[in-house]
Amino acid sequence: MSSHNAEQREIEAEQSYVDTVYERLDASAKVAQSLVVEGMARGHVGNEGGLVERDAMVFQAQRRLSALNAAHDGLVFGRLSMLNGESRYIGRIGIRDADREILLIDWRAPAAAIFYQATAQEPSGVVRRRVLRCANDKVIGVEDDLLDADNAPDDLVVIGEGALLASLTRARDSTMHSVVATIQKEQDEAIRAPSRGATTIGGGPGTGKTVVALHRAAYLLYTDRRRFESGGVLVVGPSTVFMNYIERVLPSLGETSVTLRSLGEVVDGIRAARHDESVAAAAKGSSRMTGFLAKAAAAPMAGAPTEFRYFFKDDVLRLDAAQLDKLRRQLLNNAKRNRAYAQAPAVLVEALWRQVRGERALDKGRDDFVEIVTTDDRFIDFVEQWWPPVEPIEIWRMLPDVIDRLSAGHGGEGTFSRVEVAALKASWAAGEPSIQDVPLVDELRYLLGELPEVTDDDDDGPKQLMSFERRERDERVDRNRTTQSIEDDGFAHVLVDEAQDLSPMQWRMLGRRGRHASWTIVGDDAQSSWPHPQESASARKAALDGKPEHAFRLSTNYRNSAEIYELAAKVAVIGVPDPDLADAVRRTGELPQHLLVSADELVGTVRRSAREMLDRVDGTVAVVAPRASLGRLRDDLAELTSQHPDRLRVLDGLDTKGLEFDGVVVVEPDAITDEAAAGWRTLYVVLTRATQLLSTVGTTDRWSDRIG
Ligand SMILES: Nc1ncnc2c1ncn2[C@@H]1O[C@H](COP(=O)(O)OP(=O)(O)OP(=O)(O)O)[C@@H](O)[C@H]1O
Repeated sequence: MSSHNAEQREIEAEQSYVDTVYERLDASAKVAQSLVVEGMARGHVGNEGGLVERDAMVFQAQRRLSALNAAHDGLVFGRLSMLNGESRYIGRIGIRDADREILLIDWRAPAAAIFYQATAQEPSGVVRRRVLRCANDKVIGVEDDLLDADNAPDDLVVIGEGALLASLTRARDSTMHSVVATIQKEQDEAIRAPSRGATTIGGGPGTGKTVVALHRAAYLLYTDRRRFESGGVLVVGPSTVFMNYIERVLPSLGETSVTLRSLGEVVDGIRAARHDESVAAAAKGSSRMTGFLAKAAAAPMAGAPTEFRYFFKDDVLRLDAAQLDKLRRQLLNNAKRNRAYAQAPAVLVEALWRQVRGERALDKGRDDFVEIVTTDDRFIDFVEQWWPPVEPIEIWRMLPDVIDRLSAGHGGEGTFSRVEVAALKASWAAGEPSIQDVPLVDELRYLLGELPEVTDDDDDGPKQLMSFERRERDERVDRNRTTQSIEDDGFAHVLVDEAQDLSPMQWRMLGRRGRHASWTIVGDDAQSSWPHPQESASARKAALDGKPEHAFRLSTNYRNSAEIYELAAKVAVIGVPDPDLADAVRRTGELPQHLLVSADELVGTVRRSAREMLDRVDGTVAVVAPRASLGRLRDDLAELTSQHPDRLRVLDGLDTKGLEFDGVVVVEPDAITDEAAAGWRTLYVVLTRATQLLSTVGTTDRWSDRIG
């Protein structure tokens, strides 16, 4: 019998089992669907209790239905043939037959763990591990690992060269896929690590840190659904491009209840996508910002009144600038600015009452005085102007003035150097927050405290001063899962990817969202673009607040060909003294190409290289350029990009973090290394994005001389 025939027979046998599983899946989906319909029908009759019950029923049934639908594609992917003759099928979700016998084991269940853990050295009762390659519900191939040759029955068929290799050589498209069928042992250990404290996942580029962390999120939801679903899981990554790239992995594992945010979107209501240039970015990330922002949060608003006169009887009660300033400090000593909002009228009235003397005071008592003043529109208007509830973004907009005021007293230099002040002011001139501004807005939010609540049944006193816009905003925020409650910081799990890049201010922002959470922290120091790792390490420690850490390291680079990674590793050692280098095991015979050209030839050569790559690979291609020349290059390549909208991207180095492409053209590597203090590490990131083909095109080649 030829091996082709043998494989066909195995495929047919597996197909018949897979068909049985799909029949049960369809039957379960029908039941869930009819529960939804029945629940909806109940809504037409009945009382409030009935409606609550209906909602719960419809919610559960709909959730089940979407989990069943999400699991449909490639539902069954693994089979273990055990020493005792038993077979266990592993899939995206667990399925039982009509008699409640197990047909399919959820990959996260303890019984599935050996699918990932068994090795030839330690087969753990597994004779053969089989991966079923499926296109939707059709089995199109099988790939086997024989783990216990000594005890294998004579008639056991073993097919294929290994599922992992087959999966690694597939063309890349624009989104990351789950690797549930081919998770490796060291990866599985990190996925199934207990949820206590902080689990760190380290390792070089392409070792699967991201994909493993996402599978871990799905695993945690499976093992303790109540805790993680009600508390929430927050996944934070470097950029919107990256979040788009990973967003399908969790739904394909049947998990949709996870909050995905890029670093520019962690604070509700802001969607920042722009990076600052390196001096401003470093200043905004530094913990020196905390003192500066505290001063900004306490500063009077621009245009706030500096005097209040109140005509009482035939006298004028007056609060001058110095008195108002004293009252302001008194209020801020007792509470955060927005919380002090409720006390501001009382403090002002008290100061005024102290000026009421003699007969006027006797004639009307203190209570009457308070009543008269606090219901007087002139007083209410004054309070509104003097102590308005403040949105963090309003203070953020004042930062250029505040920094001017603070640095003026220091001959132009204070917390920040003259160069930093200039860079900060230039960055704020853009008008909208950058990614690096988002933690500053969050810090201000924390310093200011929550805005006073508006309730419908109480429109007296200071609450009536709430603006219509604010009410609208509050209602909008309430409809979404917010990430910014100051007091309870409610996430049950926080997963941070590319954590090596987090600035101290970003750690503070995330720390607030995970005070009581368990954490998964993914990173590789050699890929860091943050210039001051020591300062970040202390902020990280403060964010984790003594939580125990468990470290996992992944060692195999599944992304790059060995030829590409050998080049990249030489760049890594210039970026950091002792990089965590991974083992790239896949050889393709394709060496990276280096083209040295004149300035006139640059764009034409880049275009030609990108076009050639698009012809040679089936999947995606990236052209990566220094930030300064990105806009121009995007224009120059606009026609080519429009011909391949799904396959070609033009990006800067920072935006390639976490992504991968079949081919990468790196433009002006020397300019990338020169662009920031962490330039060599950025170049390392860029070179390690390519799975198959890599070219560099530059008008200089100092970098290449340096790596020798
Ligand atoms: N067990 C596996 N089976 C199949 N593919 C895998 C496996 N592990 C990782 N990969 C693939 O390797 C590639 C790199 O994975 P991933 O992006 O998670 O690595 P990373 O360590 O986060 O990389 P980087 O640090 O460079 O961002 C992805 O295409 C991923 O699907």
